[in-house]
Formats: sequence, structure tokens, C-alpha cells
Amino acid sequence: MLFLFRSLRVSIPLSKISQFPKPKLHKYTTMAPLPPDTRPIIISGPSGVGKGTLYKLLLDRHPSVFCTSISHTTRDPRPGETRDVDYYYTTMEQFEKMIGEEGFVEHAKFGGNRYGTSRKMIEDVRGRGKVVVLDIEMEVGLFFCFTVIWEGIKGADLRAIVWEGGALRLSVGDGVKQIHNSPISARYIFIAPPSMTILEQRLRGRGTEKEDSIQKRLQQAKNELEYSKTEGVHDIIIVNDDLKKAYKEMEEFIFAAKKD
Ligand SMILES: Nc1ncnc2c1ncn2[C@@H]1O[C@H](COP(=O)(O)OP(=O)(O)OP(=O)(O)O)[C@@H](O)[C@H]1O
Repeated sequence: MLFLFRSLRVSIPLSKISQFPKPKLHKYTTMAPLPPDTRPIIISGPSGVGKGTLYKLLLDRHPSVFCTSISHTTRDPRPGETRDVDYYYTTMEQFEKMIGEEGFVEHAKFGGNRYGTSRKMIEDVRGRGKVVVLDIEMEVGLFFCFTVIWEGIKGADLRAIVWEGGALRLSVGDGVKQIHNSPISARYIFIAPPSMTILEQRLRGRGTEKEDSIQKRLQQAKNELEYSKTEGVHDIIIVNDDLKKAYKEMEEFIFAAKKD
């Protein structure tokens, strides 16, 4: 059975954000000043580690400072989605023209549709005095891997080939690597689980995945944790054990004085 998924999730649709419970970390929303370093912030880590939870807290806590990224897509809007809010909807022709003009910092193709984060969107957000935060998930699967092979997505890092359950699966370099290879200068935060056991508990506890999806995500988590050890890929690795502590560490890193 063909399993389809988006390999790089760089924005959480607003509809998803509204599903999160209200954050309990802070009683009041504050008007914090901009961080000294206003480069885009890339939050990545295995599925289920808590990226979305931390990302949502950051945006809720500092609405005047941070801004979610909006991806481009060639797919049609789904019911309930809003144009230029959930996605920028474009034609395949326009999208491919933008690829040719190096208009994306990362892009991928699934199910016949393309998705990507545009350079212009990031630059516009910075121009409006806000800091863009990208939540990047790395997933792997048959469809995306073949797309990578046939389309030769720039920056893709074919790191391993395994024969698993009769399906060829490749571990590919993720959106983080694509962004590293783009002209965009960013700050990279990797969220790690305290252990694989706890990651599994969170994935199961969330109640959103079927068993085979949980197994694939856990397998992929191992690849991502291995990749996270590569020197220079991330500026900070935060272990999300206690949510409050992990959030504080992330916030302190983001608002820390700029390093030369
Ligand atoms: N520190 C924590 N302690 C306990 N549970 C947590 C913690 N952080 C997050 N969770 C819970 O773990 C589950 C997974 O979190 P979340 O959905 O934010 O992960 P994610 O990394 O965004 O996953 P995906 O990439 O698949 O969207 C959620 O149910 C969330 O409430």
C-alpha cells in the first residue's frame, strides 16, 4: 500500500494550531522585544517529540515577535482552509518557475503536488519586523524517496538504503539540510526526546497514528537522532523532558545575545 505523507512540515495550518490546549506556562501574553538575532528559527526533531507544542507556546507567548511560515502548494484548498493563511496556492507551472528561480529554501513533492517554503515569504516576514519560525518534520517513505531520486531535489542527502517489509525505503536528508544549502541564514533548534521509550509513549498518547505509522516514525526518529549528532547542523539540542524546562531553554536560546 502506498503511504503518503508530507516529508517536510514547515508550517502548522491554523486549523491545527487551534486544536492545542491553551498554554499554561504563562498567565499573560507579553510584548517582548525582538531577539537580538532576528534570523529565521528552524525547529526540527522526530515526530511526536513535542515540536508543535513548543512552537505553539512560542507563538502564543510572543505574538508580536514571531510569525508562522506559510508554505506554497500546488494542491487545491481543502474545506476550511483559507487562501494566504493556511497556504499560498499556486499552479504547478508557477511553482516550477519559482524552483527555477531558486525561489524556495526547501521544497518537496507528494501525491503529485508540490509544497515549499519560499525565500520571499521569509524575507517579507523579516521586512515586517517579525521573526519567522519554521517547524520542520523529517519523515521518510516510498513516495518521497522516489521523488527525490527522480527529481534530484537539491540538497537531498541519501544516507541509507534499507529493504524493509518488501518496500525500498531511503533515509533522506531533511528540510534542515535543504535550508542549510539555501542562501537563507537561520538558527537551528533540534528537539530530542528523553528516550525512545518516552517518544513512543508520546506518539501513542497523542492518539493520531496507526500502528504502522508509529513504527515508521520511530524508525525514522532513530535516523534523525543520528543525523542530529552531525557537527554544525544544529545550534542547540534541547531535550524535551519537562515541557516547562524545555520551553524555557528554547526561549532563552532565542532571546540570547547575538554571537559573532
Ligand atoms: N515535555 C512533554 N512531556 C509530556 N508530553 C509532551 C511533552 N511535550 C509534548 N508532549 C506531548 O507529546 C505529544 C506529541 O507532541 P507534538 O504533537 O507537539 O509533537 P511533534 O513533534 O510536533 O509531532 P509531529 O512532528 O508528528 O507533529 C503531544 O500529545 C504533546 O502534548
